[in-house]
Amino acid sequence: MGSVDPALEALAYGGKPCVKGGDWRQCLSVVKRSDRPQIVPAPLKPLWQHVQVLRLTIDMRAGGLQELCNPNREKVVLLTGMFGMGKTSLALDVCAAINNDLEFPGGVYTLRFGQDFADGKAKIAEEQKALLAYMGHKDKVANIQGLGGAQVEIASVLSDQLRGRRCLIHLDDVWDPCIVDAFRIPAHSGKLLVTSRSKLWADATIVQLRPEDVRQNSWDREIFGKHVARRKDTHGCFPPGCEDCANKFLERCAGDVLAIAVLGSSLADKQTVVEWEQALVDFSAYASDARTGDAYKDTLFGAFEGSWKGLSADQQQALTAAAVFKAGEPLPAPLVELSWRVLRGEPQATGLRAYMQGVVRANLAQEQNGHYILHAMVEEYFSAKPADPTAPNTSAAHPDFERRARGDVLSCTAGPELLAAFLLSYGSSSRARNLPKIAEAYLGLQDLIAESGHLNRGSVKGLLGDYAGAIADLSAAVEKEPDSAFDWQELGIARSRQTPPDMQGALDVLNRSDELGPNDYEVSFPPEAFKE
Ligand SMILES: Nc1ncnc2c1ncn2[C@@H]1O[C@H](COP(=O)(O)OP(=O)(O)OP(=O)(O)O)[C@@H](O)[C@H]1O
Repeated sequence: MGSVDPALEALAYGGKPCVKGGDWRQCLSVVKRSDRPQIVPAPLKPLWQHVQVLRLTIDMRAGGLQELCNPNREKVVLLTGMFGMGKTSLALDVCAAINNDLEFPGGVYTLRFGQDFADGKAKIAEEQKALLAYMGHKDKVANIQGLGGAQVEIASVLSDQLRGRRCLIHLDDVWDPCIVDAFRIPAHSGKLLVTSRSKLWADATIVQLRPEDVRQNSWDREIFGKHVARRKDTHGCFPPGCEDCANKFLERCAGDVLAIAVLGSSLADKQTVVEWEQALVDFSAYASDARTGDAYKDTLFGAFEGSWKGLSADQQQALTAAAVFKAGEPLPAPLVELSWRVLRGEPQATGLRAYMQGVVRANLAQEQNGHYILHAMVEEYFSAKPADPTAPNTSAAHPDFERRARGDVLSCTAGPELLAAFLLSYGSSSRARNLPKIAEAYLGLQDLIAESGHLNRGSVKGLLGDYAGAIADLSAAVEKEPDSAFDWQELGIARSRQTPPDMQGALDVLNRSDELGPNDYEVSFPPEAFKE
């Protein structure tokens, strides 16, 4: 090629595109007891800069994250998300895939941390020693005596060994930022991949694993199928006739991978539709009983409690105020604010936003357009907990949650305001999707107005931003589904009403209210509302 065009002589393969397939390591010679820098031969290195790696077999889940781990990008990649979203599993998949190519000739290493280690510095030194050993420096580790006084020495040996070395270090399940600092060595030319529930590292490339990603990409179905099929040898993934139930399970798990895994495993020995349907009814009990690991902290509820313990008392109260309502769906901020004031017993209390930001940073909730979305399993946790006296440390954290939160907030005389805020927000944002809630909230509002007299019809009308739109939506819904009723139990609202209302009733109420003349649109918020 070079003889045809001298200008191309200096280019690799004479400038011709060259596609190579297979495992590149098969063309390297075996060098016993050596690591990557010695195995990868010098002649290959200059060529490598011209090579573009195309991956055809990689799991789609891992693709985006692997791209971010490219050595040319920022030093720290933080993979974060709510508890049990599958962060660790995804990071391990990415590490396995990266291990197969040349981008990190210095190696790929995973070090596991966790929430509960007694002495952070000693644990860090222990893991630094382990890393040195993995990198083939057992001799250097052996010379460092003990851990106590040797922490500085270990850090300096590690710093020397990482100098100029291009390796990927995966720090798994990190709760304390000082761990990342201990491994962020400027001379190291590789990268840190950190998995953590918290978003505390401002200078990292942050990848947020969200329930919507899991659902949109159908990983939920794949993971559920894997766990259900584990102990089954017939009929493919699900027992015959259980397909509908499987869809309902996935709906309830709302993209939470840990929930999918624990519930899937608990269904693995259930063969009939009746058993599956019963499990759906007992969902909370299954979620609390099912185990993925040996320790309680590895269970769905244990994982939640881990995050819960990391919150301050005020942040816990903010989360409790939000957990009064249905989790997994957008909750308007004013609604959470009012609920929080009732729980605190202070009509004028402010500052919820700051506490909720802590909850969001701890990844127990997401914030979107003035709404909070709680982890879908928070509700299951709160519903199952009061009935589960055997689980550790929960009665202290949530004394009598049902009465304290749901009961007080939803049936206190501030109920009209709460429901009005709810209605107002749903009425103007995602109205169509939440029609039953609009109608239900409206009717609840009417009942509470009748009971307490604190909110008149005129003020309700004032609170209803897009009032005409709400009527139009309800009309359309009544036409489409005249018999639909609302599941009051599921909404968890304490009520005296014996029969559930219907859509037509909701429409009638809305239409009657429209005939009223202008009135006092101010909302009263009487101090009695906060009395027990
Ligand atoms: N791709 C997968 N296939 C099968 N099971 C999976 C997959 N991803 C996750 N799981 C299951 O879900 C559980 C939770 O996943 P993982 O530990 O990766 O989540 P996490 O987000 O790191 O959780 P935490 O915040 O509690 O550390 C795992 O124990 C595993 O059983």
